[in-house]
Amino acid sequence: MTSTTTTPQSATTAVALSGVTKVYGRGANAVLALDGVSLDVAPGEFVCLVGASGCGKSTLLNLVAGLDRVSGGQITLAGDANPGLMFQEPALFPWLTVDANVEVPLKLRRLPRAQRRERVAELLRTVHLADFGRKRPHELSGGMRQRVALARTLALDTPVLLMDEPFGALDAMTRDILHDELERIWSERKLSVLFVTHNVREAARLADRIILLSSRPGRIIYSTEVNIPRPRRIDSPEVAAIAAEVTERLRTEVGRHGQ
Ligand SMILES: Nc1ncnc2c1ncn2[C@@H]1O[C@H](COP(=O)(O)OP(=O)(O)OP(=O)(O)O)[C@@H](O)[C@H]1O
Repeated sequence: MTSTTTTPQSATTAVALSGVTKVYGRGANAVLALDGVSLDVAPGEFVCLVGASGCGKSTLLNLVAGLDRVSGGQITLAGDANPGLMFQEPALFPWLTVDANVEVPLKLRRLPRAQRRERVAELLRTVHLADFGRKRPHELSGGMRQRVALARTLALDTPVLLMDEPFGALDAMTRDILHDELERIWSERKLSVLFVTHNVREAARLADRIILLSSRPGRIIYSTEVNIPRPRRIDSPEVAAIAAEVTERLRTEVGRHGQ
């Protein structure tokens, strides 16, 4: 077994996966979830990962996040920062205000109180929630809660964002607005993003590059650059054309496995 998440500096790669394999369980019950996945994410690149249900997308993200260990191969992150993680559920602390939720990573980083307040205000402005700091999560809409989760993730000051279906539970209009917001923040902060989605249109709307994983065990079977100028519209013909191409590949793959 080789290790995960070492930290050499590299100007050209923010996240590097080399021959990553993941096996859950042992013996007769062993499940090969990922098989020899190699992928480089460049600094400032937005990469979307798509694939059929159960192909190992979340597994891959969890491995990059350091939440689990690879069974083989290696994952390397440039610099020392831990990547920021966002899921479909915002996972906010319900008993804390919005301000206090965003403040959590700043407290963990032991920033002095005055600096924390300044940073929280700045982050809430960034996600357009400047007036909502004193609310509690249950007082907000689903889209607003995801904005708080994004602000909290940005508070880590990490250059790498890992997102697992972050907008999967939102209605189309809210998702559309959050795509614009995420694109703006990604571009302003020059983030490297690894974004998992079932939604190929979302992938074509957001990505510099789309990676398609095979059905289990997950292997990279297709990759395409998305060279559509930004900002993009999810309903544009260019986005639709890329989405159609990826959908066709996905359909072939799912058909091959009789799912
Ligand atoms: N802890 C675990 N123990 C055993 N098998 C697991 C475990 N976690 C995931 N798996 C299996 O590994 C495979 C990949 O799971 P994973 O959740 O990464 O897929 P996914 O592509 O994210 O799926 P979905 O799109 O449905 O969310 C699945 O077959 C899953 O059942």
